[in-house]
Amino acid sequence: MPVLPRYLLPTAPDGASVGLFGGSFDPAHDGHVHVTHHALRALGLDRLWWLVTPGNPLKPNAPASLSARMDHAAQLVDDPRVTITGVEATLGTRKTCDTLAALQAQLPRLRFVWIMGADNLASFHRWDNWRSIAARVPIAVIARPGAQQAALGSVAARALRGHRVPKAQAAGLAHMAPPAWCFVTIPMRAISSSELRAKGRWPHS
Ligand SMILES: Nc1ncnc2c1ncn2[C@@H]1O[C@H](COP(=O)(O)OP(=O)(O)OP(=O)(O)O)[C@@H](O)[C@H]1O
Ligand SMILES: O=C(O)c1ccc[n+]([C@@H]2O[C@H](COP(=O)([O-])O)[C@@H](O)[C@H]2O)c1
Repeated sequence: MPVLPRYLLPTAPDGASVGLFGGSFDPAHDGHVHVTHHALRALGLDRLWWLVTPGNPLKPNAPASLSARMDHAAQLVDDPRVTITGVEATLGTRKTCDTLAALQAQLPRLRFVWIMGADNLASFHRWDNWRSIAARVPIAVIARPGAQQAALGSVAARALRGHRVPKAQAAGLAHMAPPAWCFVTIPMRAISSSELRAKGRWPHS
């Protein structure tokens, strides 16, 4: 099988602020695109990389193939600042703490920000080494319908409450020393991959 650039390490100019938007993208949808556009603007990012995971360590069911998910994601995104990458497959990492360690070791001149929807903050305390993730990179939590209360009342939000940054300072998040996290309220989109799979709108499910 040829080594495709989309499985290689992306690059960005030295000093660039890069949002890392990890996900199953099974399938990617308008909500992901919407988050991407708002995050680029609200966080003042130079680049945003979709890290299409080979498989979420906490999800028992395997997703569609990485290449099918990446092909579909690529059809939705048309912004030169956005890269869709399957680099975790190349790095051999599944857990976010390992992926971040690898990316920071290989690209030490970039400023990474982890981006996740509010539903993921609600369960963040179940991720492997979640405190070390928060200690490694600033985190932007993006509002998602129905998830705000669970997110802001979560174990992680409470543990990290002293490191929360007001939304007015979101544009400076990439330059802040971690731990630092911000809840970014954007106009919300009620759409999910599970809903698309349930409606049979994803031929790989
Ligand atoms: N509509 C949305 N609004 C805000 N964030 C979202 C939205 N959809 C997905 N996200 C975020 O995008 C990231 C990747 O999500 P994922 O690919 O798992 O999609 P999903 O719609 O949550 O999938 P599923 O329904 O299978 O759980 C996660 O951080 C998730 O919180
Ligand atoms: O590292 C972990 O333990 C961990 C546990 C759950 C989810 N993640 C990551 O969170 C991101 C969002 O996953 P998902 O399936 O909700 O789209 C994706 O990059 C996963 O690899 C990571």
